[in-house]
Amino acid sequence: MLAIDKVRKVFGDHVILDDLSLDVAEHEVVALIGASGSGKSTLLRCVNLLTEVDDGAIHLDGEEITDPRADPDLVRRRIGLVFQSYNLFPHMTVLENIMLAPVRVHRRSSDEARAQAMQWLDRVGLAEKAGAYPDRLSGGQQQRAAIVRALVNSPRLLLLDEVTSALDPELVGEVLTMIRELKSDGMTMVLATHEMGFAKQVADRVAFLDGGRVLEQGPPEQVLGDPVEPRTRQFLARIIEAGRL
Ligand SMILES: Nc1ncnc2c1ncn2[C@@H]1O[C@H](COP(=O)(O)OP(=O)(O)OP(=O)(O)O)[C@@H](O)[C@H]1O
Repeated sequence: MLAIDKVRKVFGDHVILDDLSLDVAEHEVVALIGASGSGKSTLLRCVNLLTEVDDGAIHLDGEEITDPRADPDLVRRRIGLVFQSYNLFPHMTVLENIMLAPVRVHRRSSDEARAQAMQWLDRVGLAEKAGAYPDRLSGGQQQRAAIVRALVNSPRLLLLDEVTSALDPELVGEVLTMIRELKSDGMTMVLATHEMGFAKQVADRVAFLDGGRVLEQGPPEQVLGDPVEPRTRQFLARIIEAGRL
């Protein structure tokens, strides 16, 4: 469904993505792990066309989205991206935040967008927060609202960049639960994470990024429990040392 083919991204003298290839099947959840600076966010930004690739191609449902003729707005409608910090507009209520893109960008009627937003908010237990401003919500609630904002565009693919990193540990669970529910709905997701527990719990496959490439990939229990590559072992040893596995 998503095919990343030999994507290259260079910032200055630094090759961040070095002919990186990765395929993601429909309904699959892939976790990207790797050291800080290994290019996880850059890769997600390339898929969402926020960062232009220098070489290589990315296909979604067989269509090349990195083709310069592809309309980025149309592509982003099919690919939702949620960042570490929730990026809800502080001067808008939760409902207004969620309705913004459907009404302004996708020209849906307010009634339709409101109904759909409320359906999602209800589903994730945030219906009573619809009229609240983001600063009245906990971090976990804000992050769930940010995910709903991506979901109302009915994306084919959801990209999650460190969505639990900014949260207090006791709030991580509610976001994890929501992501698990999306997975059981069949949502295809690619997520970048430093939390190996998170990767283990939700991912069908874990891909370890190193040196601008996917060095090793496979089921979480294999990559996280019994990695083949010495560099993956090294990375995991550091994570264990830091108490994050
Ligand atoms: N716009 C940019 N201009 C220059 N360098 C950049 C830019 N964006 C990212 N980089 C560099 O690219 C490298 C990869 O960054 P990236 O954020 O993709 O890594 P990451 O694996 O997501 O890291 P982290 O786990 O810390 O979030 C870093 O060295 C970063 O400084």
